[in-house]
Amino acid sequence: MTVLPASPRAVAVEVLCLWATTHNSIDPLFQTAIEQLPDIDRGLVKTLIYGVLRQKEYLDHILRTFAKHPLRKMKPRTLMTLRIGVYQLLFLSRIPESAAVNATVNTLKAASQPAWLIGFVNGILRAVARQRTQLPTPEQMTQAEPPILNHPIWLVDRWRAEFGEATARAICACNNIEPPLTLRVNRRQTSRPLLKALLEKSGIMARNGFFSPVALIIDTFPGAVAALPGYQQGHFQVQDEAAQLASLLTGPLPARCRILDGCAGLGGKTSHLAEMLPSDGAIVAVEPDSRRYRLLRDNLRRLGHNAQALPVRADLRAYAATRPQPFDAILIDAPCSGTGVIRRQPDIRWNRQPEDLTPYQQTQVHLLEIAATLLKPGGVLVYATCSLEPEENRETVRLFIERCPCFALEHAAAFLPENARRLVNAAGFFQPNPADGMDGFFAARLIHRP
Ligand SMILES: C[S@@+](CC[C@H](N)C(=O)[O-])C[C@H]1O[C@@H](n2cnc3c(N)ncnc32)[C@H](O)[C@@H]1O
Repeated sequence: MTVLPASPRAVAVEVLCLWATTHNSIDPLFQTAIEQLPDIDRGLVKTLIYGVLRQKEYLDHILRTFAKHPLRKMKPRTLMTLRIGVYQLLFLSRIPESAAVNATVNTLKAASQPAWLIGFVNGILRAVARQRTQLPTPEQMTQAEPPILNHPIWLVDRWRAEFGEATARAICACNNIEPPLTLRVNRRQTSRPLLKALLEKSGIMARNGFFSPVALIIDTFPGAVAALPGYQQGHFQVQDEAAQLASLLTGPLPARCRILDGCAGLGGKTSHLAEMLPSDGAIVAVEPDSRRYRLLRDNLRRLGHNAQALPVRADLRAYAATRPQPFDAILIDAPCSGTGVIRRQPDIRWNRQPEDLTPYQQTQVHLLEIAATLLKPGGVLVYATCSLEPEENRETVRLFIERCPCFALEHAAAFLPENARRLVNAAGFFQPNPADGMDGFFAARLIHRP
């Protein structure tokens, strides 16, 4: 196993090189890499990695005007070092120019790169630094022909077709800036005003979310979430407003109800549903991935839901084979392309391909069909994704109803708070996109009609 060097810029270069060669998800690569770093350096590593992924096309456009050598012929280390250097010069005004250039060039020295290469990178970064006030801004480049939107063209074209030119551009613009940190207040432990006051006591300013009545938004917080006041005590869960609203489509939950979260992940929605349960209700949360299952268990414990929530490590098919008692409501928050959460996971735009959508759709329909066998007659089935793609959303629902015609769509608006009703479209789907100020999401409420 490679031993990663300790300077934050060198770690950022290594992680981006690993990403460029594997196209694995950036978050686990980043989390593993920072294990060896002191807390103080972690924020900068994240800013550099995520920033470069959010501005990759723009940075490359700038680099092309300075480098005679074609970018596509550069080794990943050279290109990533240049991108990280230019990102600091053009986006991080708090970093002095000399530090941005020298510390970045030093990563090449530490990696024993040849002197000519170090000189080449140094020369480009110094030239960018000298001319930076005359360079076109990212905003100006969005008006260029063709525009630089920092997304692959196939994805932008899909959004143009689905949402129109203006919204497609607005989605790209939102995906290119760092999103706020959004918390869901755990009302079993505290309240929104109390948590807000607790955060403010530590100098952390939070504002109420507009759409979800339990959302608190922290616009800038570079530190670790686990260090926030109230985290260890289970006063909140990190969760975007869109995801908070999606869980509400399962409600209202009747007395003695049994709920199933069929794709529980880390338990963001399981814990919300557990909070919504009546005192005699219960929820089973199924998750096959061992790392996620461990975090799911930890989260349920931290948030105080142990008595009512049962985590099960299994995939949904294996769990269904155990013939559990039927459920009153089931949530299938399915694996998907994740094109709605690109602002939080910027690598997704570069990692996905159009041909990925059909396999996701097949899995989604399959999971819904299994869920249908586990539901009580008259029960509620909520289907959700964090995708913006129709194949994974309305098309999945259409295919499912075609195969299971005893299910019917219920309009989502009646189950959402007043402020969020405008996020429901004419068909009755809850479907916000990043231009609405939250993650892109999709949720449908389906009723079993025996
Ligand atoms: C979108 S994530 C769920 C996020 C979660 N509901 C939350 O709010 O934090 C989808 C999850 O489905 C899980 N998954 C994938 N295939 C599955 C299957 N066959 N059965 C059950 N879960 C599955 C994945 O491991 C992943 O954690």
